[in-house]
Amino acid sequence: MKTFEELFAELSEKARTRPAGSGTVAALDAGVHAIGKKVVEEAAESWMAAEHESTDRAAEEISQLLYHVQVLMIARGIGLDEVYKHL
Ligand SMILES: N=c1c2ncn([C@@H]3O[C@H](COP(=O)(O)OP(=O)(O)OP(=O)(O)O)[C@@H](O)[C@H]3O)c2ncn1[C@@H]1O[C@H](COP(=O)(O)O)[C@@H](O)[C@H]1O
Repeated sequence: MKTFEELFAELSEKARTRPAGSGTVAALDAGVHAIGKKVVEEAAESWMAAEHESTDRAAEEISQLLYHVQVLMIARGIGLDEVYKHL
């Protein structure tokens, strides 16, 4: 288990070191447009799971949405503080 901040640190490190086989590196290479499509896809799946599936399935879809949002942030060079200041 990991927190939102821990995942962001892990993904940032992957973006920096670019290890072979990393899905995050592949997503970053695909670019903001492709990442944005994944965000929309996972948002829709989160919505459907929240409305029609179990709590655990909804939580799983939401975790994937948060992952793709973090990848989008890293692709645009947006740090956690830049988002948090708007919360
Ligand atoms: N938390 C996640 C995570 N959540 C979602 N995903 C990706 O998002 C996809 C969403 O799943 P779907 O069920 O929508 O799968 P899909 O539509 O068949 O996926 P694609 O065919 O589009 O890849 C997964 O296949 C993963 O590629 C994630 N990929 C990685 N992580 C974590 O990110 C870290 C770095 O991962 P790597 O960069 O792969 O090393 C690790 O801690 C991972 O656990």
